[in-house]
Amino acid sequence: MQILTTAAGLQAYTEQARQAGQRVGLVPTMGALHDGHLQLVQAARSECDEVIASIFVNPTQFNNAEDFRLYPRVPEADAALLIPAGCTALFVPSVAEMYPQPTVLRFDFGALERVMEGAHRPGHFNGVATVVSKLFHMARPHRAYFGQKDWQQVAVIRQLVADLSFDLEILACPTIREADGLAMSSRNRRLDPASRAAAPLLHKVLAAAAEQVRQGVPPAQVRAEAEAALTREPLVTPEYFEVADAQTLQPLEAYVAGRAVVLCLAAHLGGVRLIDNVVVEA
Ligand SMILES: Nc1ncnc2c1ncn2[C@@H]1O[C@H](COP(=O)(O)OP(=O)(O)OP(=O)(O)O)[C@@H](O)[C@H]1O
Ligand SMILES: CC(C)(CO)[C@@H](O)C(=O)[O-]
Ligand code: BAL
Repeated sequence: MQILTTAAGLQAYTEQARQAGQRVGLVPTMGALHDGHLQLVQAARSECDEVIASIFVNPTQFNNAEDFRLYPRVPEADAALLIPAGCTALFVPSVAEMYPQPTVLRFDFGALERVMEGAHRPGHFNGVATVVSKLFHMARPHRAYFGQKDWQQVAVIRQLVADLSFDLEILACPTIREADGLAMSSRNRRLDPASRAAAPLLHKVLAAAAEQVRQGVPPAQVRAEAEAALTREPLVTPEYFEVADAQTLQPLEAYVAGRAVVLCLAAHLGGVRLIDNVVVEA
């Protein structure tokens, strides 16, 4: 696995691959890798000749300095996981390499980012769109792989690709969970034992709410009962629980026949903020 640290190095590497007629897959991450990330690498491996993973804890998408400071960073362990997963190159730039000067880019994703993560993490999607655009320009992949755990992020990135005419395909892979239902997340490493023990409640509440949606329980009641169930657990502080249209991400007051519903939540456990979602097909 080739280690690349500069934009020019990444550009040259993928340009050569393209010239040789190879298909390039890109898996952008912030590191502290787990099976959710490795699934993305494996999907890329099965569909592309070159699999480029990037690890960059992107400062511009953090709205909370402490969250950025405490974000897990384990570069050696990450590299050791990527090699057997079939990753051919790893891009690990410095902040100075990605941002040689302070960025002035401003994206506005309209209604897509006025809800949930966009509403609760001001500037977050601006930072995501900035760094993902830069990675797409540098790597010029044929395909880029993202996780459905960040459902809203995938929607924002699809909009970005359409608006800026990036010539690539976005692939969204399902959420990989621990045996007890907790969605794998790099931030899970920061959970203390008591919070880790309480954390499966997030998926349990989502699964119960999904069942209610299937039975036609009105969105307002689903929201209220889910928030109450989360609040009853003293170690969990819910930030939001939303019943939304899976495509537009707008909160629903009633279900629309033929349109999938996404249930999304964010919650704090012992100082760690986690998100999760489930999709209920119409
Ligand atoms: N459990 C998972 N299943 C599938 N994809 C995942 C999972 N966790 C993360 N991903 C995807 O991996 C990519 C990189 O995510 P990232 O590096 O932020 O990891 P993370 O585990 O989501 O960390 P955190 O949520 O703590 O920031 C994203 O596209 C994300 O959606
Ligand atoms: C897409 C991403 C790598 C951009 O920094 C990040 O938001 C993430 O890990 O989901
Ligand atoms: N997986 C989303 C990256 C973040 O929390 O900033």
